[in-house]
Amino acid sequence: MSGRPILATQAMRAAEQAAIDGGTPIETLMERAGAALAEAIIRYAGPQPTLLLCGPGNNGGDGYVAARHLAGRGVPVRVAAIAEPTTDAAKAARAAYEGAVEPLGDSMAPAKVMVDCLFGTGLKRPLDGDVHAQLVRLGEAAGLRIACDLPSGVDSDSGALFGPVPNFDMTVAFGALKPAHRLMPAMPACGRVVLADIGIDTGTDWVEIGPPQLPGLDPAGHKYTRGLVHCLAGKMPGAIALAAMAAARSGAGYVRISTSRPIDGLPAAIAQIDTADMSDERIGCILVGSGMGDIPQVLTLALTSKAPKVIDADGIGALGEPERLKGQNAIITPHAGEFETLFGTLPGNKVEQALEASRRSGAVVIYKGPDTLVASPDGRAGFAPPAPAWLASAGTGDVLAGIAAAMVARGLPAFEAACASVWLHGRAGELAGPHMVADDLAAAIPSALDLL
Ligand SMILES: NC(=O)C1=CN([C@@H]2O[C@H](COP(=O)(O)OP(=O)(O)OC[C@H]3O[C@@H](n4cnc5c(N)ncnc54)[C@H](O)[C@@H]3O)[C@@H](O)[C@H]2O)[C@@H](O)CC1
Ligand SMILES: Nc1ncnc2c1ncn2[C@@H]1O[C@H](COP(=O)(O)OP(=O)(O)O)[C@@H](O)[C@H]1O
Ligand SMILES: [K+]
Repeated sequence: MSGRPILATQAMRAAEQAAIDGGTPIETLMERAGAALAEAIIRYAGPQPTLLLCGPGNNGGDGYVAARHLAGRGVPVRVAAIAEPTTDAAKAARAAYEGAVEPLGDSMAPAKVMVDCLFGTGLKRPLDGDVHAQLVRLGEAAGLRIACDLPSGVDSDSGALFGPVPNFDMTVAFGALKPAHRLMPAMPACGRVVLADIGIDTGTDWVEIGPPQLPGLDPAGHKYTRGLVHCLAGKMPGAIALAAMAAARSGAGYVRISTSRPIDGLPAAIAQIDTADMSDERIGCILVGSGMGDIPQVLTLALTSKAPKVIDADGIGALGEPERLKGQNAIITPHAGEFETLFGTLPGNKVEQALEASRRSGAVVIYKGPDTLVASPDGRAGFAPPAPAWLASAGTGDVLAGIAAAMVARGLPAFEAACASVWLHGRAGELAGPHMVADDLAAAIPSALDLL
């Protein structure tokens, strides 16, 4: 899977330790992090007066290194600290910075650029009231706000906020993104997230979903080899129509719908049939659940097929037990309500919940929302890059299910297909613009595919 790596705190510590054990001291990692932060600040903000707020840990240490580099390049820099450094690496970084370090307090004047190096992945409790007040005051007065690794006040693993956090324009992450960069409610506070390589080997179990690699066209192919998506209609034909249109626009060779009554307004290319042969070996993917309503027999019929499946909406609610998905080679696409209906209240943060749901069901889970996650039973996770909030409108979930079904029918394995669909859905949303409806979203999929 392509995409920027994402590491939770424990995994980040392990990766950092492996680098240290491999002969790269923490001071070198900090030097690279601080230098990368300074470079990002100069590129983004230019040589404007800059105020760095430094905390006691290694996040603060990165700040002292950045201050030294900025000063060395002629940027007017001030540094304010909330406490003396406590780690050896941060102490060394503080000692190597030759400028003044003022205490952070009410008398500290703001600057055009504020850089928050108070806390990073080590924060596990709310900021002190006064420290928080200064961060907010100086942040509001600054023209640009830049966070070192994470905005201070964010829980790195869950994306929870310990208190209100200023909205940053940019966050410079070191080694890997952290889950909070891509989880609500922290995600919008991070602004643009820039990743600095500091020479740590991060692995790729968890990634920010990047542009997918889709199979090329077979010059000798025909409509069935390009992928047959078989949709099962239910009570609300509009929903399955949206899903079918999305599947067709996503490059499936053939899309057909089993429906007992004709559905108006569908493109002529989508076949409507009043039979449903689930043993047809040409089926590349079955799509069930979108607009199914309270006809659980439709789901039961789908589950008799050996073909891979995308199960959406009412189909998820009708499953009853996650274990029914074992051996089904399924992708399920729950929003938070559907997720809870099927799995109950699972412990942990959204990533832990999605991974547990995937393990229990054996299905690839697309846990939707403003911070959509894709979880695989083998522990892989894909985090959606930011998607436009105007996707929150009726029918956009049906479109996502249709894209996912087409990706499966085109031959991608379930996890890759799910990640590809989330990426394409977000880009199609951006291209369709803020006044789109779900039909426009489906129509924008070819333009999203053209980005690849
Ligand atoms: N992971 C890596 O490989 C690297 C990490 N670096 C930086 O190191 C950061 C993590 O450093 P640390 O583990 O020192 O953690 P932090 O700098 O985030 O926090 C430091 C210490 O502050 C204390 N603390 C936590 N919450 C507090 C609160 N509310 N009020 C007062 N004190 C509090 C804790 O005891 C913690 O040990 C990363 O975010 C990154 O910026 C870089 O130096 C380079 C290498
Ligand atoms: N605030 C938001 N920002 C970005 N994407 C969102 C937001 N809210 C919802 N979405 C996306 O829109 C889609 C909504 O799907 P769903 O809740 O199933 O709606 P429907 O059933 O009406 O299609 C999902 O893909 C979800 O990730
Ligand atoms: K920070």
